[in-house]
Amino acid sequence: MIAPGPEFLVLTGFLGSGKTTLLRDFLTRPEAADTAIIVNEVGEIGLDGALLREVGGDVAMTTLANGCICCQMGSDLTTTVEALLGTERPGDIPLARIVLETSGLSKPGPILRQLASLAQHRMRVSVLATYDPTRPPEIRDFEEAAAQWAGAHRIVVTKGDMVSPKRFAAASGEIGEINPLAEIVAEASREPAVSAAFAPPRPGPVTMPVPIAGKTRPHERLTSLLLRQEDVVAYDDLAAWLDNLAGFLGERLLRIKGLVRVRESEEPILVQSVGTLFSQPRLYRGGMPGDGGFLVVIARDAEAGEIGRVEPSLPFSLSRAPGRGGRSLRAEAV
Ligand SMILES: Nc1nc2c(ncn2[C@@H]2O[C@H](COP(=O)(O)OP(=O)(O)OP(=O)(O)O)[C@@H](O)[C@H]2O)c(=O)[nH]1
Repeated sequence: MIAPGPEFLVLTGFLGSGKTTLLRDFLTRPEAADTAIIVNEVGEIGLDGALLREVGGDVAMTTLANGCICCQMGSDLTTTVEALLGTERPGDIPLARIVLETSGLSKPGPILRQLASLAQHRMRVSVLATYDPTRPPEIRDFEEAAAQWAGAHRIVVTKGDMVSPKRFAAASGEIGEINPLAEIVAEASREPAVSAAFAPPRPGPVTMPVPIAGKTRPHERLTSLLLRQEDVVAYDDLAAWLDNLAGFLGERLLRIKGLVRVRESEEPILVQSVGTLFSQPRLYRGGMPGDGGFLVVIARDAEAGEIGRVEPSLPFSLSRAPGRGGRSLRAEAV
């Protein structure tokens, strides 16, 4: 009998819903020892991979940074998985699982289709999605979010420490309306939530997600901008800019993350918001990526030019594509 291959977990969930945090927590556990991680970063400069490396120890980690893998016809994903499976392992201990952390805008359906071409490896593929109870249920109006939850076998309610028990409990009902087939993990305490999220999947066939009717253009209303830092900034200026950006964009702001060099510290500051809710900025101990400081801003129904006009003016360059633009503030789509 051919031995089954590793478990393959597609970790999906809307922008900022807690995928990286959940995976980081799992990686600190002994049962994560024989895990390999693939991170799909939409931006050129990956932060999720860096945050996972901070805690990941010897775990094999690969970053796929050529854009959203669900939008690619022929992707690097299958090649990467083949390479992982073909790599000699210390002590010949086989990989127990591969976790693919997708970008917050990936849809699982096309990813599962790509993985289907690896059937000979007999991997047990399943989709694990995160559900952020701090965001309103209207997030499901985004076709990406709807596709993620619709395609999930297991959905984990995250951020149990950030909402009331009532709100936390209501999330399960909302999930049930979107995907009545998914197993729901709703544990407000972190430890049991992480255990249940990464527990072996219950046996059963992997099904393709139900296609969501509607727009055909992917990510139609979303703008994803890369702001590259050209000079060090004062922390107060950065804080004022983030405040003003959040005030200006309001509900249209979906996600900010990045590492910024500030005058006050040798180490960069990790900046993160989900919607307009900012996490406490903290020093990032993993070192500055080679390309220097950056911020990724993901917004709905917003133009790069509008974001470029937010005060105070900071030494970040925005460029939409090489060769276009030519203004001091250029926008680069990520
Ligand atoms: N308090 C609290 N904050 C959380 C929790 N999970 C995530 N966060 C915060 O929410 C923000 C987004 O979390 P991430 O884990 O980066 O979310 P993500 O889904 O990986 O984000 P993208 O990769 O951008 O889609 C970060 O600032 C986290 O620190 C949680 O359980 N509790």
